[in-house]
Amino acid sequence: KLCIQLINPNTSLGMTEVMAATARQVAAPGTEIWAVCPEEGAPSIEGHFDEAIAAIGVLQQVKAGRAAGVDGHIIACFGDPGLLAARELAQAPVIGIAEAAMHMATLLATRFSIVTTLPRTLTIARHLLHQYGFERHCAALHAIDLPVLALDDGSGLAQQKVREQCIAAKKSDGSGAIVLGCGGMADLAQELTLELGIPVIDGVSAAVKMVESLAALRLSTSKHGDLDYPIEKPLSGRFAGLNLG
Ligand SMILES: O=C(O)C[C@H]1NC(=O)NC1=O
Repeated sequence: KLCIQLINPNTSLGMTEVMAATARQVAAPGTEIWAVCPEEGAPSIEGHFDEAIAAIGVLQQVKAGRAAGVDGHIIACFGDPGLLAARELAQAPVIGIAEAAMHMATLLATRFSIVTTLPRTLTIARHLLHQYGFERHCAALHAIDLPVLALDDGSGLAQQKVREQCIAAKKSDGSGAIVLGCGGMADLAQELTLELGIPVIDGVSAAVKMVESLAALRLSTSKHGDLDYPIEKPLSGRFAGLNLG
């Protein structure tokens, strides 16, 4: 039996539930999904400032997950905030939903498009493409130009915009697959894949299966080199709790 810690780095419980439901739908019968979010932080993550705040909450959750002995951690925000820091802290694999979705897309198509929320998030997605080495695989990036929490307001408007952007991207980008650029879009991928007839990939689902694969292969975060545990030192104030000791 596996336990995967699904961390929504923003503090919006509705989004956590959407991701958790999707993760549980794709998880293998023996896999438990433990969905969490930081006790304090940003209700949505829409830029570098929000990501810096969210990263601390991610680390606190990763520490709790490590103590609980989880088999993997998923950072379920398209900016993958705190990913490398989390890998230093963790023993088990740590997978960001952006890298998971991008890797999955490159296995299925020579070019993929990204559909995300705000135009300023496009810049963050571009940074990730560069960091992960996927720039030449990404044909284009699109934004629905609505805030992240529009996906959580029950109106369905954001979901409709995602659908429209995916249809347009399929027509115009010359890409064979689409990556959904927000954890809150997790529940849209399967329906859009059927409707569009091309892989529309959600990073939450992709990350769940990647953690399961790594666990099955008995592979985990390398502690040799820069992802070794953090150097012990007296962290002060609110950060004292992040010590591994
Ligand atoms: O940047 C975005 O649009 C997506 C990103 N922000 C967030 O709060 N969850 C996310 O997946």
